[in-house]
Amino acid sequence: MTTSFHPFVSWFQANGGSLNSEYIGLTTFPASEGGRGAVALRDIPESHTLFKIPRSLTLSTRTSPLPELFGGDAWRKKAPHGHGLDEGWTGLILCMMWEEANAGKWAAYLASLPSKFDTPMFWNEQDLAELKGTSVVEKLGKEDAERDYREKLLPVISSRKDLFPPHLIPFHYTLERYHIHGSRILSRSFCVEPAPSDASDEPSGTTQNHDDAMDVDVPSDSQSHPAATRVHDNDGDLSVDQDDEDEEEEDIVSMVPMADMLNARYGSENAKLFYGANELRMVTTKPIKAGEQIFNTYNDLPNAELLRRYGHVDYLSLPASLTQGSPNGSAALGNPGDVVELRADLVLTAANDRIYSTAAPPAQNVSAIAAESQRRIDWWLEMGGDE
Ligand SMILES: C[S@@+](CC[C@H](N)C(=O)[O-])C[C@H]1O[C@@H](n2cnc3c(N)ncnc32)[C@H](O)[C@@H]1O
Repeated sequence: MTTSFHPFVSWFQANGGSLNSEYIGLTTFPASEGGRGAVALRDIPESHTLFKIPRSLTLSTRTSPLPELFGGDAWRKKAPHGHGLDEGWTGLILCMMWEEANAGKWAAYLASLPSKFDTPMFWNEQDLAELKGTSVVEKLGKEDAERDYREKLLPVISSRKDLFPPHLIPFHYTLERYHIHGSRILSRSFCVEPAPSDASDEPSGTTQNHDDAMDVDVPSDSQSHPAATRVHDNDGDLSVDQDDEDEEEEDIVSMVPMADMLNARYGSENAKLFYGANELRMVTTKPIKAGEQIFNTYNDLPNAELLRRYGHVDYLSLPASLTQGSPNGSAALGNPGDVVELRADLVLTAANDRIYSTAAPPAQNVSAIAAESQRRIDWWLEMGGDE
């Protein structure tokens, strides 16, 4: 392990984290392989625990002391009774800012995280123009984030000078820091399920052979920054009870030190995060050879999503089944998980244009056709299609 990791690893271990350093080392790979990441120091069998993170070491609005210091009701309740900081990411961003400003429990961890990002959120207009026609630009959410900063965060910090002293605001509570913490959440957070009351901290024998494909939350455009990688229970289940109205039982977006050191590449996952009652564990899902990179999964996202959330793309040799007819033949490179996204309204417009290409619809039918088109778009959105 290079010396640059020492402050973080010492902090991790001093706060109850445990790292199996005979088997796993932190290192820096070439940028094309993810930069900082984890390597197997010896052959590792499947179902081997690489490190453990106490739940108390994850950073969320549930573990940070700030919400209670601020006043739980004022933090949680929606305006006009409170600031609604349990919705979206503003509350967690504020906790991260406060931790840094106060040299709190997580300060050493936060200091180890990147402050520069290659994600399109930080691109200039000219570079963003290169993405014209893709869904990336419209999903950036930069304006929403800046509105949340102005309308949610600034009123909170100006209402409590005891917690947010004015002389610290230009250093720790700026819009720039807001974007940096938001990008850290976007590229590194996990959606952690609450502690299961009946779960033991021993991973069961069924922590392997997970065939569920979905490991990353579908972004919710109502949030400034969409969520986060999911943590699996010991059976690899992702069962989230959407009807559960008990707020305390909802999954919570959390920063998970050490787990967020793992890179990912399409089809290369060999470790995954599991939870027990008191701790989270990174467990191998395949045997790993000494010298190989230890990869978590970002759910084999298409390149547009990888770029938007993480600032990189997968550029791999494509299987023959995907390269037939391609001018480069078997040498073609890309991301096997790529998808083509078509806007629902575009599809409907094209279908209507085709239907009425020869004869315009009778005038009295135009509004009925528009209403039917809208009904179909609404149905698509209800079925979970992206807006
Ligand atoms: C969860 S962090 C992983 C640790 C990170 N490499 C670091 O230096 O802190 C996710 C970030 O790692 C980088 N990354 C992960 N997998 C990558 C890959 N296959 N190729 C290039 N960069 C990758 C991206 O910058 C991404 O935003």
